[in-house]
Amino acid sequence: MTDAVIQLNNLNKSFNHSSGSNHVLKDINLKVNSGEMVAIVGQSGSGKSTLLSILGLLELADKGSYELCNQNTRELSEFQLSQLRNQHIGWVFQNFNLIADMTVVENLTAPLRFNKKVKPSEYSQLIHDVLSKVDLTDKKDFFPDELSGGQQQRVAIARALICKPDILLCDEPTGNLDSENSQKIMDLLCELNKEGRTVLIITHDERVALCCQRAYKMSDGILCAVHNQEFKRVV
Ligand SMILES: Nc1ncnc2c1ncn2[C@@H]1O[C@H](COP(=O)(O)OP(=O)(O)OP(=O)(O)O)[C@@H](O)[C@H]1O
Repeated sequence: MTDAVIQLNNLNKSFNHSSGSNHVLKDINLKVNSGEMVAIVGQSGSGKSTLLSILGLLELADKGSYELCNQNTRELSEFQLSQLRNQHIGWVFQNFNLIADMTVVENLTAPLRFNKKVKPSEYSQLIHDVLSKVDLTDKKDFFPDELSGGQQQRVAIARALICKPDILLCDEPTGNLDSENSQKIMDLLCELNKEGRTVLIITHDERVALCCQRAYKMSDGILCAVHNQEFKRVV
């Protein structure tokens, strides 16, 4: 057993097109320890979202190994993968991905219905707890389009937290927000990290990357650690 919650060794991923194959991730090595907050920066099309999809078990790699919480994901069935995903991973997306015709409470209830460990009698307390955490208890009966972008992202973070994951994967979490709301979201993610959650963030925003303890840069499918002294220059 190690402290690593995420460990990738020589991971590769290609996509096949009619015109040939696109080698998107090239021999990726990455180790993230429990409780770290790590940024991945890089140009558009460099492979960041593909990497995050593999980390979140939405895509599978072609070659190499991925251990999530000390489990070799290659040995697991579809069912085991979905259990591992539900147990450990919370997602935060740039576009919030809330369901438009559901209220805040209904959006938060949806993931609970897939979680066999939570009884329906526990739903309302869990929903109250996560809405308190993101300071939105007064908006529980609102629909997403009745909320500001920053509020929608806070609901999305509440949804990511509802099944108590230990890892948050965030794909451009501030990409659609103004600077004041971006700061609020980063303060919230930093607070969640201080409470012990591991946070991985893909970002183009250097202020977001600078909130993290470590950063990696993705360039044309190759992932390199950014060393402390270069951190400010590279992100
Ligand atoms: N499902 C897919 N099928 C085919 N090609 C894909 C697929 N997903 C991603 N790609 C290709 O993989 C490459 C990397 O895409 P990816 O979305 O991972 O980049 P990114 O660094 O996240 O970019 P951005 O910052 O613009 O979101 C691109 O060339 C893209 O066209």
